[in-house]
Formats: sequence, structure tokens, C-alpha cells
Amino acid sequence: MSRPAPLVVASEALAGQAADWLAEALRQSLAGGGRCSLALSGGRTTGPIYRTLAQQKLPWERVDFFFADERCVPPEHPESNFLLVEENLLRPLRIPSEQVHRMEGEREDRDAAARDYAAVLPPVLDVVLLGMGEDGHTASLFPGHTALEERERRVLAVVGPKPPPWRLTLTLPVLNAARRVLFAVAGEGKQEAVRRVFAGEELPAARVTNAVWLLDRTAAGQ
Ligand SMILES: O=C(O)[C@H](O)[C@@H](O)[C@H](O)[C@H](O)COP(=O)(O)O
Repeated sequence: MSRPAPLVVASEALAGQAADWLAEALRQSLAGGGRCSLALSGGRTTGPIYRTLAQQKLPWERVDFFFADERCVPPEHPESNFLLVEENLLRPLRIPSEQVHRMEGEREDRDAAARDYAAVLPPVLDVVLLGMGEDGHTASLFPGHTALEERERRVLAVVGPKPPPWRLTLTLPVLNAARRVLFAVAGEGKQEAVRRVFAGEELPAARVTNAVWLLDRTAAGQ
């Protein structure tokens, strides 16, 4: 499939550009006066984006926060995506817990946790922030994993190659139904995966078909 060309920015500008894009996407979603759902990813790239987004003036009281994936660890664990978002976005904005829908990765029955999360997901997510790993994974959808072929279930418990192994992840039907999706990808290590995505290879990240791609120059190979 032909994909719109990515936006490429200097490394030091990526977090600000991503935060501006997310803020504008939220503003557009909130323009009707109702509520808006925002699903967030983990990883090293997103922390600075969240810290910058937390400085944006928005009707945050009308935003409901969700997660694209979560590691199966307690919420206070250093590997927790919830902790990353809590520390860099939710706490600075003083978002009340009623607006935050955490994936309960710590539960022993991971399949039940996945089912329960699917039950609180809105029918269509308004705004989603995704990253991409060096292997082309996104959320916790890893290359060659059967989760990539899931068409019915909206959240799955999966084992991935990137520690910690067990994760909960949104599936492609949910990501491809979302109204506004941004990939924010930085670092030389992503260059090959970016090249393959834009060469048309069906890496997991490439399977999210309705996204805007924001790259820093190193990921873009410039
Ligand atoms: O739980 C996670 O790890 C993320 O959701 C994952 O999909 C991440 O976005 C990519 O692995 C990129 O991570 P970096 O930004 O650290 O390269």
C-alpha cells in the first residue's frame, strides 16, 4: 500500500512536534464539546513527548486515558507503561483516576485482564500514540506473532521477545479503527525498520494503515 511520506524533524524537535500533533488531534476531537479517548504507548521515545504534552492547555477534564499496551508487571514497576505515563503526563496534569483506564498487567489471569480491558475500551479510539521497535513491532504486536492476525478480540495477552515477556496489547482492528494515529519514531536503530515500512514491507507497524509518521532525522536515515 502507498503510505503518505513521513514528517521528518531534528532529533531535538521530535518530542515537541509529537506533543503539538497530539494536542491538535485532541483539540479536533474535543471540538464537538464531548469527551475524547487517548491511547498511549510506552518506550523511551514517549517520555519526553508526555512531559511536553503536559504543558499544553487543553480541556483535560474531557479526556479519557487508555493504553496501547502494557507489560505484565505491577503498576509501580519501572517497566510499567502506566508508571511512565503517570509520572510524565497524568501526575503533572493532576488527572483524576476516574479518567485513567489502566491495563491490569499485574493480574495472574492475563486473559481475563485482556477481556476486562476490552470491555472498557470505547468502540473507536479518538487519538492514539504509537512507537515502533527496531524489529518493526508496535504496541506489543511483534513480527510473526499470531496476535497480528486477530480479527475479533480487541485486547490480547501475548508473549513477546522484548523483556518483560508477557504483555497486554490492543490488536490491529482497534488500532486501525482509531480516528487519529501518530507514530513517533526516533534513533538510528529504527532506520532499517523505517526503510522496510516505507518500502512496503508488512512489518507489524506497517499494518497500522491510517497513521501519520513522525520521524527524527536519524530514524529517517537523513
Ligand atoms: O511497551 C512498549 O515498549 C511500547 O508500547 C512499544 O511498542 C514501544 O513503543 C516500542 O518498543 C518503541 O520503544 P522505544 O521508544 O523505547 O524505542
